[in-house]
Amino acid sequence: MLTVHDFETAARAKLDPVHADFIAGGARDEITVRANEAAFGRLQLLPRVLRGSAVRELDIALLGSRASMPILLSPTAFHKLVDPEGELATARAAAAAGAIMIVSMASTVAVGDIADAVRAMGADAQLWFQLYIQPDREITETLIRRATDAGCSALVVTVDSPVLGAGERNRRNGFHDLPPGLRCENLVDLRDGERGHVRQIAMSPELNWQHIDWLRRTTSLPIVLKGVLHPEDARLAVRHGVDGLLLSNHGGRQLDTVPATLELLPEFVAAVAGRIPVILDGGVRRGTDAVKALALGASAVGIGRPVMWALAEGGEDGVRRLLELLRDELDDTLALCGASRLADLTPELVRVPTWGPTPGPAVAPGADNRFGGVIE
Ligand SMILES: Cc1cc2nc3c(=O)[nH]c(=O)nc-3n(C[C@H](O)[C@H](O)[C@H](O)COP(=O)(O)O)c2cc1C
Ligand SMILES: O=C(O)C(=O)c1ccccc1
Repeated sequence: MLTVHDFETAARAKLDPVHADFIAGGARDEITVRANEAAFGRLQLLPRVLRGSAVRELDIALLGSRASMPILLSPTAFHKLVDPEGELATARAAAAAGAIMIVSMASTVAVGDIADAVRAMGADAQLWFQLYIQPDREITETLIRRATDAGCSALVVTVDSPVLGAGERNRRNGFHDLPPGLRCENLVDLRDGERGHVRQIAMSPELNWQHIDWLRRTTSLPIVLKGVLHPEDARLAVRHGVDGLLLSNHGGRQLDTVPATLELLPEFVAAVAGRIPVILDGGVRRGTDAVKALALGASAVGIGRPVMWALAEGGEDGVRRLLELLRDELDDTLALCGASRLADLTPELVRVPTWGPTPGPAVAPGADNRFGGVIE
């Protein structure tokens, strides 16, 4: 396993193709799924030389959590679908690597049990909890209590899912439920006798900023909004007292044909103007990808599918190796860019190609370059 891509190939060889489709798939034509990765490929790195150091500092402090690297595990549902230990394995691997894991509300191990497993290793759990706000306040409060009691140190509220994503692969495959024996453990007994069925999660098209105001009053945990794309919404989030933003298009699984998150990053970061941290996910597969996002102002990046592939390939050990690999690639990229610390990653290190055989978008000298920087 030399690359993230190797994990995917190995996982696909092991997995039920229906489950592999669930992981890989996106909404509708999957245009955004492809756009996320492609955007990283189009952006170029322009390194500095002769200003390096023997060791690089990769650790970060983010919303009161500390992590050994600026790559966190974005929330993904259903880990037991690909490994019998499920989220216990993922969380142990994340803790061993010192990485922040965002536990999905639709996890197949209860968030309290995940936290216990990490503590049993003697590790300090760096767990955040992903939440879909439910129409019933008491249900939402119970979920928040479960996460808080488990020791989670932030709430990541997914706001890009007013309706369920249209995963046409899942429809074609008839994949709608977890197999017998698996359940969404955080949902068990939310109301008396509820059995942890994924369909208990209400996607709520009626949500508005007042719900965020309510949440702000309800919890003292840092609140991160996940799935904000429009810079105007980023400004609103700051005004509503949100502590962080996860710039995400849900890995292309919600609204198809939205831009790659990387393309949105410069304008988004400008709108936030340093008031709260911006995290980006979608298509991060290489250390160079992480460096590009960090250079354009992200405080950290998240990975979704790679975690599922690594878990499927090798369980806890697979996720450990994945995180080591990405950490090594990140460190190597910093060295090659002449950066000793993450703060050295600045927009001058990245370029969009401005010439070539393909007539790309015309960018006139002095014009606003989509990726930040002004073309001189
Ligand atoms: C299999 C799978 C399950 C996911 N489950 C959730 C979830 O439960 N909650 C959520 O907010 N996002 C979920 N996501 C979206 C991820 O958090 C993340 O935004 C996305 O996967 C990032 O893109 P990447 O897969 O290209 O790294 C899921 C994504 C995948 C692939
Ligand atoms: O598949 C997803 O992207 C996702 O967000 C999800 C949420 C709840 C249950 C299963 C999947």
